[in-house]
Amino acid sequence: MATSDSEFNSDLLLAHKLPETRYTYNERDVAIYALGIGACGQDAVDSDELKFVYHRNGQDLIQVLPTFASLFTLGSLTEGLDLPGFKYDPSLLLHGQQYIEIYRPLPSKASLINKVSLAGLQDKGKAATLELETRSYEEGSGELLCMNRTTVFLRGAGGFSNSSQPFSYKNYPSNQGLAVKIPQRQPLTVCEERTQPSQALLYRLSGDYNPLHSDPEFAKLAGFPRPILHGLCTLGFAIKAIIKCVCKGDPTAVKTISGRFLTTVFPGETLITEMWLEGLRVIYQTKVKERNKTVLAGYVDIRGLSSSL
Ligand SMILES: CCCCCCCCCCCCC/C=C/C(=O)SCCNC(=O)CCNC(=O)[C@H](O)C(C)(C)COP(=O)(O)OP(=O)(O)OC[C@H]1O[C@@H](n2cnc3c(N)ncnc32)[C@H](O)[C@@H]1OP(=O)(O)O
Repeated sequence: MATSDSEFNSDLLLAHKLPETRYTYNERDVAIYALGIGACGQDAVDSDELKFVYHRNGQDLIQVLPTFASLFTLGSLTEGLDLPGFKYDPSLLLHGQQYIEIYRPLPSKASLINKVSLAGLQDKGKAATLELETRSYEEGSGELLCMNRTTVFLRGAGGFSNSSQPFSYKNYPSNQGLAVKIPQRQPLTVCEERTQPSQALLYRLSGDYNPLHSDPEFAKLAGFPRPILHGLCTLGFAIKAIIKCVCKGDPTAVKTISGRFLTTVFPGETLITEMWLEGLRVIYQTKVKERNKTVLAGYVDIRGLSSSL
């Protein structure tokens, strides 16, 4: 529901402090997440993926995929937020974009303190986009592990400001998380992976219990014929494909991840991720094979390149 002019109060909103959250995880959570984004989903002994779900070859710890960092934004946030001076209908919320910076490889178990802040709000007329930044610090050492910037697309919540000068607030550099231009040439490599009809039911066990992804009646009320896949699940599939095809299976090669969700994905659909290399940047787009629609596009910055590429 859009707020009327009198309800929207930018001073109140921008002064609002969001509470810190705590996120504790262990190897079991790491493995359940990896299964949720399709690790070993096509081949239970996949030599590139077994290490994300099992102590392969006696390895000490299960390895962590970089997109696991996106879970740190969950907790209190998925249930919606009460924001003073701004009203929206949580059932019309869609995930619009995700931007992640990883400062050091994610440990296989940790307890984190998340500092959350409002990073942006734009009045798009029919909708509003709201951005939340989460900085995750390891409890104890206090070391900053990663930063997530989540953009939510709030259908029906726009039109709260003067249409000749729509409200626009952003507190981060404009070159971060920019929309990508997909090269016209053939991709360097392509990865195809089928999601399971139960994919969202498995993925939700990592902590995003929004009924939009599991409840047929709720999905209908939100405007969809059936439950849709979590955006972060699709992102996980795409980045896992990049790690496999470009980073030679090394999850620690990933430095920065950016992705915009362009269309919804339904569990059971096949994802085709196309990748192009520009310096140390991998530009990618993911399509749903059955509908030939691009559902996700973005880039990944990597720390280095294997000599065989
Ligand atoms: C206050 C909330 C707090 C909660 C915070 C929680 C954070 C923690 C976790 C987050 C998890 C949230 C819950 C998860 C939900 C999901 O996973 S939903 C599934 C994944 N998402 C999707 O499936 C969305 C797919 N995309 C679409 O369906 C469409 O792109 C769209 C979002 C509906 C927009 O399409 P459309 O209405 O046609 O927009 P346009 O007319 O093209 O553009 C209008 C302006 O909006 C900008 N824009 C468009 N798309 C996006 C986008 N994806 N992200 C950000 N911004 C977008 C676009 O640039 C236009 O802007 P201007 O150019 O300035 O006009």
